Formats: sequence, C-alpha cells, structure tokens
Amino acid sequence: MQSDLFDNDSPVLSLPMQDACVEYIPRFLGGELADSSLQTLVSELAWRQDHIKMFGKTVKIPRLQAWYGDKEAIYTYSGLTMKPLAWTPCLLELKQMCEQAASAKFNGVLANLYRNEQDSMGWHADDEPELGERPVIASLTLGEARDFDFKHKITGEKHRVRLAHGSLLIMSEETQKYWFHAISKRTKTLGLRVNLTFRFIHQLENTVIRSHL
Ligand SMILES: O=C(O)CCC(=O)C(=O)O
Ligand SMILES: [Fe+2]
Repeated sequence: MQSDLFDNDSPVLSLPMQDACVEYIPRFLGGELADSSLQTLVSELAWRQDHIKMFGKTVKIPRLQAWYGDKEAIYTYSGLTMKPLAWTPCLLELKQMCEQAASAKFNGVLANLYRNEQDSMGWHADDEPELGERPVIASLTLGEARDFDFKHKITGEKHRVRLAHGSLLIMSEETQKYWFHAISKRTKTLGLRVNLTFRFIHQLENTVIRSHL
C-alpha cells in the first residue's frame, strides 16, 4: 500500500529544496476556523495602501498591508518603517497556533491582503537584518489559493507550491539566504486572499553589542 502524507489529518510536507528548510501543512486550520478568521481579519485589520520609491518614482504597493506586533517589533521593509499596531484577539490566537507548529516565538506579523489576481509580491527574500541570520517565518494563507514560487539565488532552480485556504508554510534555516520567493500576478480571475507572515524582530542594538562580546 502506498503511504501518502495527504491521507493524514494534518500532514506536514517537507519541500525537496537544497539549502533550505520549507514545510507545508495544507490543512493547518480547520474549515470553520479558516473561514471565520478570514472574515474577521478582512473586516478588523487596519489595511493600508502603502507606497514605495522605485527609481525616484513613488508607486503603490500592489496589495494592502498592515503590521501588528509587540511594541518593540519595529520593522523596516522595502524602505518603509512600520510601527506595530497592538495584537487583536484573532491574530493572537493564530500566532499561538503558528508558534506551536513552528516551535518558535514570534513578536510581529505582516498581514497582506491580495484583493484579486492583479495583486502580487515581487521576488524577494525575508533577509532584513532585524530578522536575524536564520529566521523562522510562518506564513498562513486564508481565502483564494495562490501560487508561491521559489527561485534559488545561485542556481536559478525553481519550485512552486499552491498555498491553500487554511494552509501554513514554514520557512527556516538557510531558506532566506539562498532562495527568493514571490506571488505573481495572474490573468485568470481570482478572489481575495489574506496572508499572515509571523516573524521575530530582533533589537538591532542588542545584536551589535552582542557581536562585539
Ligand atoms: O503572500 C504570501 O504568501 C507571501 C508573503 C511574503 O512573502 C512576505 O510577506 O514577505
Ligand atoms: Fe516574503
């Protein structure tokens, strides 16, 4: 008999990627919790249309976003410095579940709202200095499934995983050092998707002091 990870209740799939540790849990949240969390987050979070500067021009980021977390978790992302809003009960509940699954502590979450197939996130690695050397990032998907693409920074090797409603993707170890990731625009009509990426933001001053000891 074939042993199939998909037959289990809550399987953890390890993606076969070199220089990385990526785990995918397709049915991390039960259907009801996934549906109610999606509704709550869409209506309760303070979604913003942020802008970034590219080649001297100010352009709209192709999605809405919001940053929540502990007071000290100030995050600079694509030149934007974001002060955290206070955790909501829904975000706190999801954070605790993700911490358990990832065996890690998080003090902030970047919430992304993809309104339709036109919204996207370009190739990048979550390698900002305040995330530390080998960050653990837990990425929860609610709503429309989207393709999540990986590209190796040196070999160009590619992998794709379709992130389903209620799924969790955990990236750790050297993943951010060796791989970019992206959510591309699509031509086919797609509905709304919320993505939460839980992170741990280190205090940079402390990191510098420690490195001198
Ligand atoms: O929406 C996603 O699945 C990707 C989000 C992401 O890569 C990020 O927030 O850094
Ligand atoms: Fe990312």
